[in-house]
Amino acid sequence: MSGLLVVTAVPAEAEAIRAGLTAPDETVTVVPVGVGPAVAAAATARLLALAEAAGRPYRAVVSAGIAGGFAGRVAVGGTVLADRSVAADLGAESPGGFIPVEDLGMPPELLGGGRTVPADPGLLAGLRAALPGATVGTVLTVSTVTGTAASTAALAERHPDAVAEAMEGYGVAVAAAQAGVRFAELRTVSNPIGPRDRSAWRMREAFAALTVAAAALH
Ligand SMILES: O=C(O)c1cccc(C(=O)CC[C@H]2O[C@@H](n3cnc4c(=O)[nH]cnc43)[C@H](O)[C@@H]2O)c1
Repeated sequence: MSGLLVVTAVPAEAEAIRAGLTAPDETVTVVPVGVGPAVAAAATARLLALAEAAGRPYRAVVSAGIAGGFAGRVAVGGTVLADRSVAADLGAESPGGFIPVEDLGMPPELLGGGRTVPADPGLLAGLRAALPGATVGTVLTVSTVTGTAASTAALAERHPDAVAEAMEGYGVAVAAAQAGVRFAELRTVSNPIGPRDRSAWRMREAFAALTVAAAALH
C-alpha cells in the first residue's frame, strides 16, 4: 500500500501544498491534474489505476485547492473541509427551476452514486482534528464559476449547507469511489462567490492557507 494522493487543479496549488507538507517524503504524492470535474476525474482514475496495477495502491485521495466561499458561511482566506462533495449543476433546468439528476426519472444504476459523494468519515475526522479552525460543510462542484447575484442566491438557497464551490471535487470523488479508495476534499477560499469581480480574489492568501493546511495531509 502506498501513501496519500493529493490532486489539485493547477501547479500553483500543488506547489503551495508541497511547501507545507510535514509528512516524510513519498508518504504524500501531490499531482496537478487540470481544471474542471471531467479532467480531474479522468486523471485521478488513471493515477489510481496505475498505482493499483503496480501493486502500490493509494490508501486515500484528497481533492485540494482554492475555492469560492459563500459569504457569511466562510471567510476569504479560510479553510474548508467538505463533509460531502456535490455536483451542483448535474441535472436539468426548467421554467420552475433546477431539477437534480436524481429527480429526472433515470434508472438509479445510471447515476453511479448520485450527485452527492460523502467524505470518508475516518479521513474527514483526521483532517478535522488537525485543522480545528476549518469550516466543515458541503462543497459544491460546478463547471462554470458562479458569477451573478441571481445564480449565487439560487445556489445558496438550493444548498443551505454549502460553504464553498470549486470545480474538481465531485470528479475526484467519483474516481475514488469507483476505485474503492477513501476520499476527502480540502479547500482554502480565494474569493467570495458572487458577481464576477476579479479584484476581490485573494489568491496569495488562499495559497498561503493551503500551505498551512498541508501539514494535515499525511
Ligand atoms: O475569471 C477569471 O478570469 C479566472 C482567471 C483565473 C482562474 C479562474 C478560476 O476560476 C480558477 C478556477 C479554479 O479555482 C477553483 N476556484 C476558485 N474559486 C472558485 C469559484 O468561485 N468557483 C469555482 N471554482 C473556483 C476551481 O476549483 C478551479 O480549479 C478564473
